[in-house]
Amino acid sequence: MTTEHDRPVIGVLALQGDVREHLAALDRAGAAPVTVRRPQELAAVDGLVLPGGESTVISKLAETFGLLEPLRERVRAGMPVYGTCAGMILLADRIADPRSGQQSVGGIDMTVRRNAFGRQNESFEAPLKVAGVEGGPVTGVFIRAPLAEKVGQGVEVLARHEGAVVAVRQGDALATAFHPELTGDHRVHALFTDMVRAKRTAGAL
Ligand SMILES: NC(=O)CC[C@H](N)C(=O)O
Repeated sequence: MTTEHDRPVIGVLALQGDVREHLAALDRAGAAPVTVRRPQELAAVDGLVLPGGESTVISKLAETFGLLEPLRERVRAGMPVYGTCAGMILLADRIADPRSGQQSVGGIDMTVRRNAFGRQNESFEAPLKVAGVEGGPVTGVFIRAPLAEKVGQGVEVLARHEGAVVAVRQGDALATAFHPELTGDHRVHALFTDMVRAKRTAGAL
């Protein structure tokens, strides 16, 4: 799907979490953002953001809304996808400490550990050098954030915090343990929007 001014249509999975902030950041980054709650809406986007929130709740709701399998299928088929925090957990092929019955979408060959940096009241910010993002460090906002404990060979590490892997990319899947949508800095969303644009152009050739 294409809109005027080459704005790729990027969905934000809107079941739970900080959806509004992602819509705003995507708009500033040059995408045409839309909310996704139904399989038909998922089918119509060029790329998708999985927001932060609570991964166990999001995956349960995705199942209830009949979205979990379609999501897996589109990610497997190469739809660009970006997960922040809980969204990063959803994109992990393996979860070190899942809640019983917790499901993931998968897509990135990594093992994540949930709540790896402590509780809500231990939330913090840290400047991060993110590969592919020009113009100085990104402020990483960490809220009960996961980390990638193990990453496969095909996974590119984009950022670390004190040695811990907190941003990764594998093919068309991007994940950050932190929340760029909360900072007013849309450079990571611009990186993702470029990935979506590149994919769409490649598909059109
Ligand atoms: N800010 C967040 O997205 C927190 C993620 C949460 N700890 C989880 O396990 O899903």
